[in-house]
Amino acid sequence: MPTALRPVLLGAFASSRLRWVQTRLFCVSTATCKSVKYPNVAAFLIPEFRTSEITELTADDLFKTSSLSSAPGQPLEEGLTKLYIQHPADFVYAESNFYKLRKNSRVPEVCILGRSNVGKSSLVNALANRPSNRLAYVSKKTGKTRSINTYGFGPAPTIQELQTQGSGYKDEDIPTHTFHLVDMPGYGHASLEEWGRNIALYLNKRKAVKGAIVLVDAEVGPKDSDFRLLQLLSDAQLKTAIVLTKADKVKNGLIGLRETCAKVWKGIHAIESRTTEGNWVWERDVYVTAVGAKDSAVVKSTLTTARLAVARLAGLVKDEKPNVERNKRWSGKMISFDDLQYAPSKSSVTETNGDANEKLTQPVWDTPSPSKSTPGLPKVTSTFADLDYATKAQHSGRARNGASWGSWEKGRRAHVRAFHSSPALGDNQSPHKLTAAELKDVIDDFVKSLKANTPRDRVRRLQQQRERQPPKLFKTSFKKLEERQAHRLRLKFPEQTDRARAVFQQRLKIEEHRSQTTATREAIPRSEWPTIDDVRHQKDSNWAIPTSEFEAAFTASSGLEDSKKKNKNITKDSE
Ligand SMILES: Nc1nc2c(ncn2[C@@H]2O[C@H](COP(=O)(O)OP(=O)(O)OP(=O)(O)O)[C@@H](O)[C@H]2O)c(=O)[nH]1
Ligand SMILES: [Mg+2]
Repeated sequence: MPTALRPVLLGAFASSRLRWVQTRLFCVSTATCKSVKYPNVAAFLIPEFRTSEITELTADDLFKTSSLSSAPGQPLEEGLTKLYIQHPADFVYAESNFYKLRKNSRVPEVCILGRSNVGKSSLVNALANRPSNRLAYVSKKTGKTRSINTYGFGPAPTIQELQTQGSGYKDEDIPTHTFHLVDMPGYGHASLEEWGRNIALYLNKRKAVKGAIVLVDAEVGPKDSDFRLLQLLSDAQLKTAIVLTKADKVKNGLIGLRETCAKVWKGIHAIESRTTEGNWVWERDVYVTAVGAKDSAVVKSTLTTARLAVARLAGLVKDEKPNVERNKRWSGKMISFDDLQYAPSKSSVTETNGDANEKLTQPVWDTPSPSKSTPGLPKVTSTFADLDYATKAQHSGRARNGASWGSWEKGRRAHVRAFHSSPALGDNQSPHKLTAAELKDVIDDFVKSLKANTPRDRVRRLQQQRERQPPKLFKTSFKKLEERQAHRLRLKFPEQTDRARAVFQQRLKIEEHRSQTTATREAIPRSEWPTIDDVRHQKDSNWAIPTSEFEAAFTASSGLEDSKKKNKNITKDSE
């Protein structure tokens, strides 16, 4: 039977609210807790601490050996409920431009990232225990969230706590919440390039951000863009937790979830082994949520673990999980992490061990490192190795001035880490600074990888193009103008009666004359315009207003004159 870590929350509430959150909400790991009340508990443990043979692992085992217990009624759930629900969460502000975000050096921020429509905003609502759209807007259509939306959770620090923190609030708002949850626009379908740029800037430059939650659709599985984001997070040395969403929609249930989970592990491990110096902290538990599930017990239990993940990232949970060495508990044959990460589900055992040239769905991220690959497991041609940053950098001329890639890479990470250093949030070491151009390269790489080339994006690009080169002003030819006027008049005076036809003819004549005079006027330079006297005495025909002439014509043809005359005669007779 595999062993696993099972944290149990031991906590009681103190009077000082913020201190309560920071000091009383803590986990103590123990391997003795064996009862699992809810088998559909929502977290998988990265199988580092496993002792069983890989072929013995079943999906059920994975759930049973989850490191988190989420049985309702436990202090863990109570503590988290108080933090998330008792003090109702609030919308704080939204901003689409990174550079316009409010200053914040005190309140820890945790951002929610993921492809569009993966369920980021739904998770915000669910964590706050609000119905859909009550806090964050949710939609079936992709690309609903279009700005960086900040939500405040937990109670505000007390006045005493603020006083102890000293000055430093001159330029920023006094904290109103324990931590901020930041809902980001999604990348991928219907996303915009500038969103990617803002996200990359946020992850690299924002001092208050303490962790990131990456949501992956459990039904669809991780995509290349997800791994690119994880790469970015690893470069930024930002604490990361993975949450598989929409678990209720996974067709083959636990087995499907387990497979998705294994894909995520593989990808993260590939990133970790290649590009970090072991400083990237990511939660070994892959959290699972199913906010759309019909069974409220499932929703509740999955949310508890998600709440814990967020609180951990925000630095509110004092995690006292012992640092168990890899495979320490294993008494028999040593199994490397790579063996375990390839641990096939029962259904896929034969597939995985069969064809050595089998194509994996995520070739770039699935590639096992050559030093650790195991016989019998698929050997994938290392496309990622060919594509790694060192090679790319040589091609793109990044490794310049004779500096080796290693030192560049080291410097880059050190610099990225330096972005997080702040007096309030710790870590002041910045041994090497990345130049603005190098940082731009890193961000550009990420933005390009987002493939933000959706139809909406194309429309936007066209709009921008139009703005840059405005179309020539619309100038209608006089012929067209006449035609349009004629049409308008025809509509106004349908030729049903003689009188209407006559009116129409006259009006048309007037309009024609007007348009001609306007044309002539426009052709004459201002300096040569006639004086008011010329106009008054109709010296210049172009400027004359021939109303009398038209009136005469109009009355004659319309028969009005006749009727007027008749009327006059009648009145004369009667007199
Ligand atoms: N069945 C099920 N549906 C879910 C779950 N989470 C989210 N959804 C649905 O997925 C759709 C998208 O949810 P959103 O929360 O708007 O997704 P988003 O990631 O914020 O999307 P963007 O803002 O466009 O990036 C909505 O119709 C949700 O109801 C889940 O766990 N289960
Ligand atoms: Mg959203």
